[in-house]
Amino acid sequence: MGKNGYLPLFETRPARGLVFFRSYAASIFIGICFICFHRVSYFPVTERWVWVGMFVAELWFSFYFFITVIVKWNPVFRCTFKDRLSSRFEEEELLGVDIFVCTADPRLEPPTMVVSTVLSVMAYDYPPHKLSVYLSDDGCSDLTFYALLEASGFAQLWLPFCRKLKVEPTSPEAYFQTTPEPVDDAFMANEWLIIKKTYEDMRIRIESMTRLGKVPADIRKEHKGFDEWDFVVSRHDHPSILQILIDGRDPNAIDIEGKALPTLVYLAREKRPQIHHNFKAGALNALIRISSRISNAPFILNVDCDMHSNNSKAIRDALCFFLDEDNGHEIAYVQYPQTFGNLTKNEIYGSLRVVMKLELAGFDGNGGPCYIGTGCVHRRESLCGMKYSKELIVESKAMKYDTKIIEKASSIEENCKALASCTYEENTPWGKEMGVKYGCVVEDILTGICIQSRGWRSVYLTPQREAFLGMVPTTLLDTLVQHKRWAEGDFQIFLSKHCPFVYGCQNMPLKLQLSYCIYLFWVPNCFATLYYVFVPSFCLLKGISLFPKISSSWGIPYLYVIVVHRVQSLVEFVWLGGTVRGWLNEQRMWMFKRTTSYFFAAIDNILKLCGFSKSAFIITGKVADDDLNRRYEQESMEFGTSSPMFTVLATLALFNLFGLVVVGTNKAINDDARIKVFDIFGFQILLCCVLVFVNLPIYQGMFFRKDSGKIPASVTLRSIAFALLASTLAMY
Ligand SMILES: O=c1ccn([C@@H]2O[C@H](COP(=O)(O)OP(=O)(O)O[C@H]3O[C@H](CO)[C@@H](O)[C@H](O)[C@H]3O)[C@@H](O)[C@H]2O)c(=O)[nH]1
Ligand SMILES: [Mn+2]
Repeated sequence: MGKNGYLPLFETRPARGLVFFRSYAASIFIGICFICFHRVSYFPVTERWVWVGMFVAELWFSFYFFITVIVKWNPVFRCTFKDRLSSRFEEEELLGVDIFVCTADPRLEPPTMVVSTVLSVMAYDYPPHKLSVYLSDDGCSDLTFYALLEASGFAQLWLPFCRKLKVEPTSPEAYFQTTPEPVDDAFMANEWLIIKKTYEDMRIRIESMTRLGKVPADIRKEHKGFDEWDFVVSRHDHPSILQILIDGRDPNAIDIEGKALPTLVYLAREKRPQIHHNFKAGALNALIRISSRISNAPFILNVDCDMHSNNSKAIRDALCFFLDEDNGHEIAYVQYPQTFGNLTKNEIYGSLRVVMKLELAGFDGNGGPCYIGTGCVHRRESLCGMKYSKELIVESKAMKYDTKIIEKASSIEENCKALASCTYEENTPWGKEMGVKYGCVVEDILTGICIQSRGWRSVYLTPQREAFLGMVPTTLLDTLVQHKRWAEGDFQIFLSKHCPFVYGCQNMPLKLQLSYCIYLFWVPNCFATLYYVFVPSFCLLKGISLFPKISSSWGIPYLYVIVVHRVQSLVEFVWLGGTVRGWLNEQRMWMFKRTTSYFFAAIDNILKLCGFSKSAFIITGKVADDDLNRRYEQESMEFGTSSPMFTVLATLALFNLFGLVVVGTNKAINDDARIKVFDIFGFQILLCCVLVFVNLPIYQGMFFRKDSGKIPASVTLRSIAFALLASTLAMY
């Protein structure tokens, strides 16, 4: 029995098998101690600095290893009891939820995808008059508005259909792609075909309009909302546009079965070229204010437009945590994992989904997962109401309105526009103490830190059926650029006053502060990695040995740490539902991200510190042409463009290849000497082999591919020149 004599609504279970993990960690620790001892006691007389460099890199890797151990020391898994929820509360008593969907560019984020996401969240298994869906359109596109208008009509068919057939996932795009026609029931099959046809027709209309690039005059006449675009100069220069497409309070807002529809609102906040709009954080804060005036639900679900609902019970699940306490703590937010549902489940660019699974359950055991921007249900007051303690409530201007007065939708639209104006936040705590935080491209992580450092706890929930499915980038460059944004923002947080060790030191447990380091320290990671993929091969060519001899027993700790560490990672990866192939891809991406994304993020961080550049949010593309899609499905790595990131990757790949070729084909050494060379340089040669293996897709992209996804010739030539230069320097 829990509080008030009720059965608890959720349960927290520690992970099993921790003994294995802990003894593994302890054994690696011992290995590291031996390595340090070797590094210190065999300090060379000549070439000291390269040795020191190796040692520093290894110390850094060890430090990072300790942080990952802390994160994974005590993972917990949560499960809910939704049936107890329904026995405790009538459907009518369930609390309201405002759902925020963000989109920013109709060319990068196709309106068909955006409205499928919107429809998927409108169809939650939840009383419709308790749901309000808000779409923020930073692209201020009448095409997106048109698509949403179409979706509001289609919802009248789609929602009853979802209820009747218990449709999962409730995104029409995903559903019709993944679910075959029901054959056993002729009536249902017929209905299924009708809905599918209606959906396809709508999709074709939206897509052709998107291709056309503008909404024709005859359609513009059909809804007053389009008139608002008369005042739009460009997407960077326009007044607020607010349109309530479905007013949930209106008795006529019903679906074809006569059941109420959730409220549906379109918002394009005001933008002016001279005023910074703070990217997604700015959009969310505008939504927080607008929604507080329209529906003011106590809970807010935030999803990106590229992530549709895949489990219609997810809101009920989240509610189980909000209505109970966790060890006396109220829960600020429930974070669902970022899982990816790109058609082929292709993980050539790594599998964040598997990697984060355990990391976030580690976080949860240490005080609560970070907020990762999408698939998160917030308590409204934790996001915007409370300042430093629960007693001190910062009152927002928006909250002053009385929401009980029933207003006509059109007058709400007019009255609320000011809340989304770009000057509204001037001299207010918005973006600083209130709402989502500004000034960082990972506004999500930063906001999560601020919430947790006020003493709130959060929960990580991985239901049996994934709650959301999203899109991963489908090109290498998109992936690297996305990680650069994350790495850059995370390191910026570390350097700022919001660093968890400073800002969170009162209310955050130390282990949680430390846990954040695995993300905050992505950037410094690049230096140790760059050193390790370049210097040992360089020294191999130069004839400097950096590791113990293969025949020496000092080699054992090195071998042990490297091999066991990787084996553990493989076992863990497979245990969490990944594949061996996925793991190999993840290893490759591990290196690519460290040598490019994090490195470029480091450069940008330095430039920013010196005041030379400002960070920008580069939106990840979500459209791909047929050619690219085909290559993606074949798991062939997509290069295609000439980016400095590729030059770095290709140069390192070629340099290591040269190193291996030179050592392998050296005629000057006879068989006897060969054994000796291998004994002395064995570790360096092995490292070189591993790097060449990891880089196989790069060589392929440079020399063996003809399609447009290959590495451009200019990048290849440049990299050959750089790699040759480096090898020449090493050898002469
Ligand atoms: O000026 C902007 C820029 C972006 N977005 C929206 O932000 C979301 C995330 O953008 P995306 O390009 O998909 O980036 P991701 O790297 O996939 O986003 C992850 O990382 C971001 C922080 O870097 C978080 O905000 C996201 O929630 C999280 O999913 C999308 O819905 C965009 O429409 C805006 O609304 N306004
Ligand atoms: Mn995204």
